[in-house]
Amino acid sequence: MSVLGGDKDKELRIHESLDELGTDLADYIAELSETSVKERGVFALAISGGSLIGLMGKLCEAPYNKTVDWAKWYIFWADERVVAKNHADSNYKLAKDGLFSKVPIVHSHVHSINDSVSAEEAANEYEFAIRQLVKSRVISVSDISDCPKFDLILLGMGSDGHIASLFPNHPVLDEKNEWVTFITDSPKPPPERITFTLPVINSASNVAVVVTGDSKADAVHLAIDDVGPDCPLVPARIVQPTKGKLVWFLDKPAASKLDGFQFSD
Ligand SMILES: O=C(O)[C@H](O)[C@@H](O)[C@H](O)[C@H](O)COP(=O)(O)O
Repeated sequence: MSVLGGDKDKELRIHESLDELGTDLADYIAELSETSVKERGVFALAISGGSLIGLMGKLCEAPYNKTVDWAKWYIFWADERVVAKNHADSNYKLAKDGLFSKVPIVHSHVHSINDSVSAEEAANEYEFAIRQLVKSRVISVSDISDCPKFDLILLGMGSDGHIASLFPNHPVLDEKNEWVTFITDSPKPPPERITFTLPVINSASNVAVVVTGDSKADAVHLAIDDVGPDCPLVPARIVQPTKGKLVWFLDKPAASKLDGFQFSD
């Protein structure tokens, strides 16, 4: 692994292979879980969908399947497609089938959306559920606003630079008041989704963006490099935790258009 251009608020971890990335990602999540359980007694994690879930797969294997304190985990979705939970497009189903059915997570700690109401109602209900858990401090609270402070938010990124269901030039990028909002016009199907807003993402203690493949290289460049105002503003660029720490997990193809990146072999 090489670390390129990291600073105190942002670290870039660039991996030789998906296997190496998967091991580093599992280590990173397991360490944050341990710290959070030590400090707060629980670990509040929000995840997205997409290739991220497969890349987290090593968590279900030794040693993590035995060493992680799964009973202390609380799971949330940073974004979810508004479809039935057993639908192939459901981010909940993807994570349940790929991860959470394989480790001893407490069923009542898994906070999925209500899939039998509209996108708007699902977003409102999800925000309400999060508010209750902030009150009881299962989810911590930001020191500088009333926003929830998730211990970790794990995001993927699309080749257009979207993160969660925050797509380029979409008005929800400017949402400042809601914690969870909805869209009905997602450019990536399915169209109806709920999503955390940027204030919630940027209030987390830790945010990791996990991106692989050369189809993402341009968006990685636009999100991370010093590109100037004439370049399109990709949503991933606005992921800047106010007090928390940001880590980018990249493979070499995804990192290949970063300024200063050179293949070392
Ligand atoms: O519901 C979704 O569509 C995902 O949550 C989305 O935000 C995803 O993380 C990115 O689109 C990257 O997906 P890939 O890693 O599969 O390209």
